[in-house]
Amino acid sequence: MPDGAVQQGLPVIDLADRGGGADLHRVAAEIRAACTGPGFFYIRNHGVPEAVIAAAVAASRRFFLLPEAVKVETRANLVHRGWHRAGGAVMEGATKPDLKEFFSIGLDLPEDHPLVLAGEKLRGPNQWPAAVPELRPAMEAYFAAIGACGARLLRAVAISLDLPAGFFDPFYGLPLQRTQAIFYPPQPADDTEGFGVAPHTDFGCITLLWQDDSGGLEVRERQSGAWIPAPPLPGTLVVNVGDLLGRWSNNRFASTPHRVVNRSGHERMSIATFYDPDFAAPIDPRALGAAQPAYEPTTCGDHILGRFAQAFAYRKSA
Ligand SMILES: O=C(O)CCC(=O)C(=O)O
Ligand SMILES: [Fe+2]
Repeated sequence: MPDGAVQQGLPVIDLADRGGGADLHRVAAEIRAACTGPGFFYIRNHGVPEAVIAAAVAASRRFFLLPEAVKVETRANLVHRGWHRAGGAVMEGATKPDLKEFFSIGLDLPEDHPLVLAGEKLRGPNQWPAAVPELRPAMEAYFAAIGACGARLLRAVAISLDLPAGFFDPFYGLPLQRTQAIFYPPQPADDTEGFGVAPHTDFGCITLLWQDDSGGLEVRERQSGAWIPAPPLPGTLVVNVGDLLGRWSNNRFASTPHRVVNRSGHERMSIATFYDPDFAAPIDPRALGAAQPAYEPTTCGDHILGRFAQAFAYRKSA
């Protein structure tokens, strides 16, 4: 498919850098069109090796197929790391919890790291199951590769917002990147109320998603309100704008509701990465040039914690 080609209304952006810097500006222009349009796009030549993806998917699948009694040994802790059982997440406005379960990792900071000692929320080490020893190296490799892709993407996003390419770099020293392998059970065809993930917008800055070949991701079209499929395209990742970037950019870019309904008849897997800045990163639309900010300044961490408190049962019972 040629550069800028459109798949089901969602553009496919080629990140290949053929040198000379011109590609960065082409990519930025395509990102601007996508983020002021549907809010979702595909990227190809994203730099995450297929072998890294395959290993992360295989290891996390092995984990999800373990008995609950084993998985619960790494149940999600207060820094959001570990296994989140099905039923633990309710999207805003949804009547039922999501059908998905997921395994979440973040930046691996040891217990004696200054930020952990200082009690910064969502900071700490990852949790790993002894039963699947390959999960750690596989997910760590994926986390690093997808984080590098996120950093590269944000250079183009910065230009697309009329900012210097390196604008976001200082805010990503110790990113609140969350990478979660997600497992969706098949849904019966007559289930009209259940969702793998109910309609929602993502909480963070920018999301990078790998999905298997099951299909089931749907994106709300801004103009018509219709749900359009974002089908799997081999060799691509799906990228979308989250609420934090909407807020930071003073709505120049806006998050788009999306949902997952797994009607494939078999399990579905994906790996979502919320590529978010440092906990303390100031989110102030004025810093991105807004003359009349629609939002009060906040921090990335406070914004994310606010959304977590609404969505996740494990935080309510804590
Ligand atoms: O699994 C997917 O395709 C999408 C997941 C998603 O929207 C999310 O985790 O926020
Ligand atoms: Fe999402």
